[in-house]
Amino acid sequence: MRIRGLRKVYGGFAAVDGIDLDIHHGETFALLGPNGAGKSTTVEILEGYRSRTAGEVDVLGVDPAHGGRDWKSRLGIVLQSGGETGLLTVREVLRHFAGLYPNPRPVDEVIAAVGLEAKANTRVAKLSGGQQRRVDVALGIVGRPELLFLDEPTTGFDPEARQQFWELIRSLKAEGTTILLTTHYLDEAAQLADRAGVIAAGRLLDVGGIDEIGGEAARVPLVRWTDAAGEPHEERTDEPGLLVASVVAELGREPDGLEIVRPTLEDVYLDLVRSVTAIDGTTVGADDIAGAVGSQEAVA
Ligand SMILES: Nc1ncnc2c1ncn2[C@@H]1O[C@H](COP(=O)(O)OP(=O)(O)OP(=O)(O)O)[C@@H](O)[C@H]1O
Repeated sequence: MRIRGLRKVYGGFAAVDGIDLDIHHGETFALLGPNGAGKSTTVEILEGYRSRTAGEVDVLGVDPAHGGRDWKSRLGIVLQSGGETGLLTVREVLRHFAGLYPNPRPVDEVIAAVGLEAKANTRVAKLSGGQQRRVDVALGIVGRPELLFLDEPTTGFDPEARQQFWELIRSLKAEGTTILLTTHYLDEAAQLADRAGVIAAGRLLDVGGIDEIGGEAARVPLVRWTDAAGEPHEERTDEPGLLVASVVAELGREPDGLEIVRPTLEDVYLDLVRSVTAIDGTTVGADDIAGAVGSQEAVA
């Protein structure tokens, strides 16, 4: 998937403001960003559901603005607000959708993969919110997609369902499926994605490997301890062991309140996004972002 200079303007407002991005075949890519950043707009353009104002987009070798039925059958889409309701049962709705694809997965296999065996004969409208979301996921994968779009797929899932979903995504990835995931759960992105992009105010702030994004400096461990006088200290260091050893030597005993904290993807993400977010919580303009983050890392 290749995106160059993508823009989407609503009225005078640029929701997507010049995005360049490549997503490689077979990778799982997480698109991260605060509410209103432009994630869904970008994803919907890639899915062919939304027109773009400017830029070039290539998805599985096709411009989504002109993607026909064959192209669509190669995609799997889990929209942000699916909510497949109505009078059909889980198995019936999946059978119906499976019939629209040339090479669908067996319906019962899909039902098992999303953990809905016990509800296969229940009407979708009678399922809980989290169970309906699992139906959305099932509908996204029943066509055996080459490219799967997951827009906040696990919203409303209980912790066990989320773990089960992660296993499902790993197995799809192992089969070679390319996956574009948007999520507000940073642990989910860290668990599943090979690479991530952070977007705010329609611009990509950073793109990189899930263990690299934000740069090395953002991942330096933080050591916290309390000294003999009861004063709290914290220091960032690449050599936390040596720092702890020197603190122990100085105190002559185990330090109180000792902690070594390694920044998580969530910490790194929050640092990135806060650097371009105004104090009142509104995201600043695109020109300010360009100044704040400097040059973006190019992706292959
Ligand atoms: N049809 C529309 N008309 C006008 N503005 C829109 C339209 N759709 C989206 N927007 C605006 O574009 C911006 C980006 O919205 P988008 O839904 O892409 O954000 P998002 O990153 O997916 O947010 P969230 O995390 O809340 O889902 C928002 O400011 C939104 O209000």
